[in-house]
Parts: sequence; C-alpha cells; structure tokens
Amino acid sequence: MTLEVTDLVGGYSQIPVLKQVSFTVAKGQLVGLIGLNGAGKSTTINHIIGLLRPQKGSIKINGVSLSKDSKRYKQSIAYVPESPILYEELTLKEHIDLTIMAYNLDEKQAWQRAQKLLTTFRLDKKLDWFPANFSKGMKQKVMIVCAFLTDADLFIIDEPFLGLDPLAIRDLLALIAERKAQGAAILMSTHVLDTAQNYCDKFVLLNEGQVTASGSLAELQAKYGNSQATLADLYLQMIERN
Ligand SMILES: Nc1ncnc2c1ncn2[C@@H]1O[C@H](COP(=O)(O)OP(=O)(O)OP(=O)(O)O)[C@@H](O)[C@H]1O
Repeated sequence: MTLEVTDLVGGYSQIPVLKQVSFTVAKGQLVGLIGLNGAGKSTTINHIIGLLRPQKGSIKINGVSLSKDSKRYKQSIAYVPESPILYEELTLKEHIDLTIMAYNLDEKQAWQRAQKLLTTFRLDKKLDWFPANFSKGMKQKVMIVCAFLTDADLFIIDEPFLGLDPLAIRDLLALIAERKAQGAAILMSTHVLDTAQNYCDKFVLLNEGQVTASGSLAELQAKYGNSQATLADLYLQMIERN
C-alpha cells in the first residue's frame, strides 16, 4: 500500500478537525477525496505532506512515516496545491532546477521530461519568466510540471479542475492516467464530482472531519442502496443522512 492513513486525529494546535480518519491509496490507484467546504480535505492533505503533525494515529508512505525517515518520506510525495506556491524571485527554469535538486533527479533525464511537459502545457517559450508574469492558471501549470517531473510514488493534487482551462484539464488527466499505469498512487481532492466519478477508482467521503464512506462507485451505490446513483447523488444523500 503506498499511502496508509490510520486513525488520524489532527488539526490546528488545540482545534481538532480530523476525527479518526482512515483510508488507503494503493499503487496504481486514483482516489478522490470528496467533502463540503470545511469538511477537512486540506487539513488531511496538510497532514500527509507534513505541514501538520498528527495528534493521534499514523500516516505512512510505503511503510515509512515522516518521523522515521523524513527525507525518504518527503521525496516520495509530489504535491500540486490548489493555490500555486512559487518563488517570486525564481524563473520557471530555476523552479525546474530546484525541483531536480530537491528530488535528487538525473538532470538530463529530468530536463527531457520537463521539455515534454512544458510543451504540453504551452510553457516551453517561458523558461525565463518570473511568477509575477504568469496568470493563475499558468502558475498552476508550473506546479503540475514540477510535480510530474519527479518520480514520486504518491501524487497529491488539490482541486485541479477549477483554475485550469479545458485543454489543460484534458492534458492533466492524461498525465495522471500515465503515472497510474506506471504504478503511482494519486490522491485528488475535488468538488467537480462528474469528473471525479469518471476518473477515480475509489472515493473517500469526508464530512465534518470524519470518513463517512469510502470505496468504488459500485461499493458506494451498494452502501446507499441505489445502484443507478451518480457520485453527486450519493454524496448529497450522505450529507443529508449525517
Ligand atoms: N489555519 C487554520 N487554523 C484553524 N482552523 C483551520 C485552519 N484552516 C482550516 N481550519 C478549519 O478546519 C476545518 C477544515 O478545513 P479544511 O480547510 O480542511 O476544509 P476543506 O475540506 O479543505 O474545505 P474547502 O473545500 O473549502 O477547501 C474548518 O472548520 C476550518 O475552519
């Protein structure tokens, strides 16, 4: 199992947000993390990427926790945040160089991969640009390029569908499919339920910091006794029951 979140209790200093959250993301699996505003999706992600420490429970990537081997743990994750985080004083080229250094990648191979990604996301002529010159969507694409440059075992993608144009969404979904086929595990948080339904293998439904259901669409349909229901139907049903 690539990612194992077990009985995670966590949140911000003394404010508990997550209550015994457990789920897994296996190799080659795309898992959708679904929940209302404030349900705890970003808090869960912040725990996985190590910005917050669990108050109870554990998070392991390939059996390793952050406290056991922080370098190995962090190098196994590539994260695409919802709001792009870039260094204002570094060019696009320097962001790529920094990623290559941070993940200890082979420079030649990584640059070959980068050129392909830059062309896909129409950033190949912008290597000397600074973040201030990019639109929000372009900044998001820079984060995608940097993440998919790596050989991470676990990709965490926070709400990718709201800031990207349709072409970029198509290209990102193709990249996700490619990495899945190569054995990466992918956790994606989103409110765009029809796309999630079409692409995710499994869903984790969060409500008020708790996992209320998880499984494939068929498993969720069986749980809620509605074999024709869409993910959106099931999700609304879950909210109304709680
Ligand atoms: N920095 C913070 N300090 C204290 N509480 C926070 C902080 N960030 C979020 N929270 C609280 O944690 C809870 C979960 O928020 P979180 O950001 O994880 O939700 P989310 O599911 O990602 O929502 P959204 O869909 O709106 O992004 C909310 O009650 C929120 O008020």
